[in-house]
Amino acid sequence: MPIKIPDHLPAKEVLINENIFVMEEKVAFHQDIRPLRIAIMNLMPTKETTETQILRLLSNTPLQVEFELLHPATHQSKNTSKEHLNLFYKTFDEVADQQFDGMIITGAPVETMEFEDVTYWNELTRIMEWSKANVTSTLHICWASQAGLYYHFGVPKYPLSDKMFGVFPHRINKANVKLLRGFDEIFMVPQSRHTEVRREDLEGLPGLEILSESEEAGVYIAATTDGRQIFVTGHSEYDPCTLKWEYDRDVGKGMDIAIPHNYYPDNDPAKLPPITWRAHANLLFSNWLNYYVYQETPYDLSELKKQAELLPAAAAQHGRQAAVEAEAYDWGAGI
Ligand SMILES: CC(=O)SCCNC(=O)CCNC(=O)[C@H](O)C(C)(C)COP(=O)(O)OP(=O)(O)OC[C@H]1O[C@@H](n2cnc3c(N)ncnc32)[C@H](O)[C@@H]1OP(=O)(O)O
Ligand SMILES: N[C@@H](CCO)C(=O)O
Repeated sequence: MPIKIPDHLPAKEVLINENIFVMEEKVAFHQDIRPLRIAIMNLMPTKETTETQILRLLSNTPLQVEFELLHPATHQSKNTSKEHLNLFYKTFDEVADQQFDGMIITGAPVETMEFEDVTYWNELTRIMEWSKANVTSTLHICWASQAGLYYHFGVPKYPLSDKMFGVFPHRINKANVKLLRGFDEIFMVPQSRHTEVRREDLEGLPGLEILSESEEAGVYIAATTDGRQIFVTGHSEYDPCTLKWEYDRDVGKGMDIAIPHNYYPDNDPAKLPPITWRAHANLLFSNWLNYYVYQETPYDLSELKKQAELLPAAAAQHGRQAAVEAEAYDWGAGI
């Protein structure tokens, strides 16, 4: 939450320079409040575990959050029961005429397939296209970050010779980014994937920046400069023992899998792993909810669609300058 500071107090300048969120009294006065609406497109086979992990992180905020769980209609789920889906989930078509303040698209164990071979790929591309006009900010996690970068920017993914598996030190690439407010210079993040996106494919893409990386694990967070799309390659939401569960599963299958890096005390799978990433996981989700969703989203969500409609119309009527002006359209002070 922002700190409200009188408009001319000297501390204001100092805190703004430190990337502390300061809200002027006159803006605070105009802020109306309502619960945030977040859609969660859950692509994981282990849906119940993922629901718990994500809701835990979304609940660490003073904001009221209402969520809608979504599953792909074009995929027959093997690992989650029909009863669970019928009771708690909707499909995209059931909410396509609504707008959301935020959306999370989860990872999925399909990273070694071509995107187009994934059963729900066409549906997912419809959702990603729809999100541009109907969601204030979309957070793509792990495989979804690769899918989003591929769909929105044509960025390819590459197979890794060894699974990127463990808890790795990461760094901030750019000063004063709201998503990384309060982060330490070095922080730990779980990674668990067989593929990667590469910095050289992201660099120079207009409107996209790399916000955080790891020497060992590569790109961690990229985002559009307007914050509407955020791509996170790691799994800050993982529970303390998720990597252990994945490791034991793969050992059980007889796979040639290395022990997760920086995870078990003394690198001994018989010892219980300590959690070293929870604080930054909480910070990432609360920063996203606050600065990219709550402070940016219009009080009246139908404004989102109007804004999207305005952009191409302005461009056609008045040329490029009008489109730039439309892009700078004041969405109000958020809710
Ligand atoms: C890179 C990332 O994003 S990491 C996030 C992904 N991580 C995880 O899912 C970890 C947990 N998952 C697992 O451990 C395993 O997938 C298990 C144990 C649940 C099941 O594994 P298996 O029995 O070997 O494979 P199975 O044939 O059941 O398929 C597993 C899942 O792969 C996905 N999948 C496989 N083929 C396809 C396909 N062509 N299109 C879309 N999804 C597919 C599905 O999600 C499927 O599960 P679901 O039908 O319940 O949604
Ligand atoms: N985190 C995933 C990677 C596979 O996509 C797993 O180990 O199941």
